[in-house]
Order: sequence, then structure tokens, then C-alpha cells
Amino acid sequence: MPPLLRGSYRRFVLALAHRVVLGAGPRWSAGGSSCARDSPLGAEELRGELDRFGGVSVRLGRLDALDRLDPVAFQRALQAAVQKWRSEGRVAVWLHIPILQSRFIAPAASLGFCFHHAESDSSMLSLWLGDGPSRLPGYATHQVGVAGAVFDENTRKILVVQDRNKLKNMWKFPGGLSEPGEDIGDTAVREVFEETGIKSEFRSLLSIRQQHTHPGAFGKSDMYIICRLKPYSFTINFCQRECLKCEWMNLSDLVKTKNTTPITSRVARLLLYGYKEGFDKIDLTMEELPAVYTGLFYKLYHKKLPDNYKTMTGMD
Ligand SMILES: NC(=O)C1=CN([C@@H]2O[C@H](COP(=O)(O)OP(=O)(O)OC[C@H]3O[C@@H](n4cnc5c(N)ncnc54)[C@H](O)[C@@H]3O)[C@@H](O)[C@H]2O)C=CC1
Ligand SMILES: [Mg+2]
Repeated sequence: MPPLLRGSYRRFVLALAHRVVLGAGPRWSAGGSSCARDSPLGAEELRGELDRFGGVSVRLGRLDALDRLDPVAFQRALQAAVQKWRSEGRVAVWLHIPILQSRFIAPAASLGFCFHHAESDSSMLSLWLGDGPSRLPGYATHQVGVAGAVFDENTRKILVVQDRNKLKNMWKFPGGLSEPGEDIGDTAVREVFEETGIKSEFRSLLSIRQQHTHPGAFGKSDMYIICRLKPYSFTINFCQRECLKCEWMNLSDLVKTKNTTPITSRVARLLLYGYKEGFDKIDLTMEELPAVYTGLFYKLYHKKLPDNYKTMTGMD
């Protein structure tokens, strides 16, 4: 018996392994999400939840007893649990590890667990137990950047900046990265205000760019969305830390200048077209609709649909 499994550790690990085996067993209702517990053995157990795909989720932060467990003992307990789950046909194990319990990452990795993702205060490891290659979905694939094309129809001027810390100083629309849970239009309005001091309101989406292996996206892809915004303040007070220059430029000058990026030039032409022919030609407008399954709401962006088409029931 290894020295670390003597005395109280030994009793604990045996109880833990036993608990895992029982906990992962038939008292878990298939397709349900309730915790399995064996009450006679108390709180010291490796508890998990069964998900609707047949995988098991274990949240180490909920297991008080782990505070007293060392990595070697944890590895043995986890190994026993994985064996049992495998024999029961579970398809995957998800291991949620609070950052302060990161000593359990290496033991899990030695059993084949890999990082699925990490947040600021925790990591999630996963192990595929099903047949064939893993069918577990990956984590985030893109970062989302949003810019605001703030166009003043009265003066035909557009708000442009040159970023500091860029190798080439070119005119572009102010913008930046979306915060978690932030609506696209809100990112545009917030970033425009933070970088230029201009207040504006969301009108529509104009373009979406997708670029892979984007520099600065930590190996992920970049989704860059440009919104049309309407200004309601006009005095520039730009952020010196982020921007080198900021000005209201004639839209026709932005269309002509070579000192800009291809996407800015293209969207400037799109705006000119919208200004001359009607913004309904270029706008993807937003509407909030209810989600059927979650009871939440979402934002849907598309070209304007006439009201009679929204309510029509057939082709008549
Ligand atoms: N084609 C275009 O016209 C351009 C498009 N974009 C798009 O805009 C979005 C990002 O906008 P940004 O203005 O860059 O974001 P942002 O306005 O949120 O600013 C990012 C801030 O983070 C700082 N930063 C970034 N990486 C850093 C690091 N490793 N260490 C320290 N500080 C760091 C930068 O200095 C900057 O202050 C992306 O979607 C990108 O594709 C950005 C520039 C030009
Ligand atoms: Mg920016």
C-alpha cells in the first residue's frame, strides 16, 4: 500500500472509490440531472450529475472532502470512478475544477482527461468514453469585435479613428471586442463612446467579416461586425490611450482615401449607397423574439420584412 494511502486517507479513498462506483450506478435516473447520493456514507463522496447525452459531470468545488485529499489519492478514486462509468456505458466525463483545486488537474490528465476550456476561476476537463472519436462539442471558436459606423446624415460626415499601437495608421471605424453577454449594438455604442466621446444609437448591422487565425485572437477566429449608428452628440473627446487621431470626415473623402482598410472602404461605399438610395437597401435591422425552448429572448437581424409578410399564412 502506498504511504499516502495509510490511515484516514486510506479510509477516505476507499469510501470515495466506493461512493463513486455507487454514485455512478443505477440509482442515477437516465436522462435526468439529479445528484446521486448514498446517504449512509455522508457528504464525502465524488458526486456527479448525469446529462441528457449520457455523460457525467463532476464539480470538485462541491466536494468538501476533497480539501483533505492529496492528488495521488484523488487519481485512484477518479480511476475507479471512470472504470465504473465506462462499464455502465456513460459517454463522457466532465470535470469542473475550481482554480484553487488545480492540483487535481495533473492526476486527471494522467488518466486521459484533456482541457475543454478555462474561465478566470476554474477549468473544465473532459474525457470521452463513448465509441469512436470524441463527439463532445468544442468550446468558443471566435472572438467578436464590433465597430460603429457613426454617420451624420445632416452633414454627410462619418466618424473615423486611427488606432494607437498599430503598425500602419489607417482610418477605420471606432470599435472593439464584445463583452460576454453584450448585445452587438450595445458593444458598438459603448466602444464608440469609450474611444471617441461621441454618443450614438444603434440603427442596423451593415457587414460581418470572418477571419481565421486572427492575430490577437489567441489562435481563434475573429468575427468583426460593423453597425450603422446615428450620432446624438458631436463634440469629439477621444481616448488618447487607444487612438492617435479621431475626426468627422466627409463620407465621400473616406470613400476616396487610400489610407484606410479594405473593409472600411467597402462599408463607406455601402453607406454612400444607402444614403443615396435608402438605408433599407443596406440595413439588417434587429427585432427581439422569444426563444421556444428556453423561455429567453434573442435578437434576430435581417433585411426588413414587410408587416403583411410577418402575419401571412400562405402564398395567396
Ligand atoms: N479592418 C479594420 O478596420 C480593423 C478591424 N479590427 C477588428 O476590431 C476588433 C478588435 O478591435 P480593437 O480595437 O483591437 O479592440 P479594443 O478596442 O477592445 O481594444 C483592445 C485593447 O486591448 C489592448 N490589447 C490587445 N492585445 C493586448 C495584449 N496582448 N497586451 C496588452 N494589451 C493588449 C489594445 O492595446 C487595446 O487597448 C477585432 O474584431 C478586429 O478584427 C481591428 C482593427 C482594424
Ligand atoms: Mg478599439
